[in-house]
Amino acid sequence: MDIVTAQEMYERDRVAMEAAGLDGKLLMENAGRAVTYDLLRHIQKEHAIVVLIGAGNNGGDGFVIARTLLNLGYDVEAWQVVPDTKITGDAEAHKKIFQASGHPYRLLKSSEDLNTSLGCADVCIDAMLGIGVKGRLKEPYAEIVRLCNEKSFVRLSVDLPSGVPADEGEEDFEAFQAHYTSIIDAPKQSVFLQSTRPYYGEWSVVEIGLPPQLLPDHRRRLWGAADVKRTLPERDAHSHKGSHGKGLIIGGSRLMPGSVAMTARAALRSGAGLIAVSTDPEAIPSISPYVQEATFVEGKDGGQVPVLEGYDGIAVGMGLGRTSVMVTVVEQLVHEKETPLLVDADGLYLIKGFLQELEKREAPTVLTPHPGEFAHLSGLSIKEILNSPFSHSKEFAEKHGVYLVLKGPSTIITGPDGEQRVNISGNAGLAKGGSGDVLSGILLSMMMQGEDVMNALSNGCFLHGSTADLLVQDEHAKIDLLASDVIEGLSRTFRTFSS
Ligand SMILES: NC(=O)C1=CN([C@@H]2O[C@H](COP(=O)(O)OP(=O)(O)OC[C@H]3O[C@@H](n4cnc5c(N)ncnc54)[C@H](OP(=O)(O)O)[C@@H]3O)[C@@H](O)[C@H]2O)[C@H](O)CC1
Ligand SMILES: [K+]
Repeated sequence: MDIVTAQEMYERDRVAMEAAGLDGKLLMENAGRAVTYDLLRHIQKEHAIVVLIGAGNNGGDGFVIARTLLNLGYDVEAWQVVPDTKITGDAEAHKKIFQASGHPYRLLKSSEDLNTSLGCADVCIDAMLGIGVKGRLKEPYAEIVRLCNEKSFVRLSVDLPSGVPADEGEEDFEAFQAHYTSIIDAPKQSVFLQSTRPYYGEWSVVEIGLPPQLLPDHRRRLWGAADVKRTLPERDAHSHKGSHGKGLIIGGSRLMPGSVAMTARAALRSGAGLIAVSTDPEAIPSISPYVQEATFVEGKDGGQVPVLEGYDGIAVGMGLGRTSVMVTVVEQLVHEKETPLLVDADGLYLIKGFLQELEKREAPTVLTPHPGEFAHLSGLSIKEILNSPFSHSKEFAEKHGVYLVLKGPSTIITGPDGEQRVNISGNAGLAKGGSGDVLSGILLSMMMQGEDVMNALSNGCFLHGSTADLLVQDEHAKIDLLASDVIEGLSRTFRTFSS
């Protein structure tokens, strides 16, 4: 499913109108009806419903929604919150159809009248502003939004909660706090940002009849279960352990043996053929019982720098520490140009000095930072990253020729050519030590088994998150879920996805 900016959404509309001959009024009818039937899941026949209608096409959708609900026999009060002169174009056409259907609307004169009406409502449908909002809400919207957010009714938004910007990068806003948002055609960037995401409440996307073949591809997609089913490589019945990749994991130290152990176990549980671990010899006795299937490699000349040749993929960084000898290891890895490399945790701190050289690597380089680590790598502040994760990820990945997995509740995976995928599977139970180590193991394993790195990373992120989701559905609570539970839960997820 595509993720769009406001501009890209207008472009999709334009293509539908110009190249496919879909009339704007028809699109509005489709949108309004699709949203109505979607919202009905949250509405009961005995509910008193208020529909708030704004000045633009979002308001036009509101007239369609109010008409459809009234036609179906629901108890609806339609409030136009701007003067008649503000309702123009397709919205005005739908206002006329609304009136021709014999339905009355109320015009906002004072906020007291509206407030009385809101006081009797069970459900409030916000069709005031959508992707056309610019800057902070002006009156009367700001006051209406404040009134609505104080009420105890069910708040449902059309396309976007009014006031929420569609695009990343906007910090200063005030918005309708929806319990549920019915998104038209494609999720906007703001669905995935820390600051705007909470305003949407739960959400889903309705289809309105845009012609898929003609729509421009902005190469920014939400990666879902259907994508995983479509792209997860099948295991050949005649394969042997060498067919699924021989991986090396470099990490762990005397005081941090657990992380590399979890990465190795997660890689093996995700189908890697062979896993070797390079770690502090003192850590081996505590790691080996946990991953009996792994082997251990010694450093060259008894040192800590392992032989790097002969692997299908290498992961480095988890529990590694930041000592000078590890700088040497990371430097050698950067120069080991032909082996796919995944860098996490301490490895991300150590690789900062070699960023300029990553572009020269021939095999894929994957960096998996959380926003704090990405701030260190990029020199940006965490706030800047959280405000504009799409553009900052893209700029960094293109500049350094790397795959960037920016981890968070919405994980953004960016390729060196700027393509982006978003994963939203997973839950707060994953916000714990060890989750990143497990993800690294899954990603390493996926990279060694599939040819397309973007698919491997997207599938790995999805499987990691959905395993956590499955586990909190029945066996665990978010509070007690451990990273190691996720490793053991992978079997169930793989059974679901490999038919
Ligand atoms: N295919 C589709 O996606 C379809 C989407 N539809 C719906 O249309 C909206 C987008 O419609 P648009 O008219 O472009 O924009 P809005 O309805 O969001 O808002 C425009 C009005 O908002 C006013 N505005 C802008 N910023 C503010 C602000 N900060 N405070 C108050 N008012 C603001 C603006 O007024 P100006 O005087 O500033 O110009 C406009 O009046 C999309 O979201 C969907 O819901 C269609 O149904 C067709 C299919
Ligand atoms: K809205």
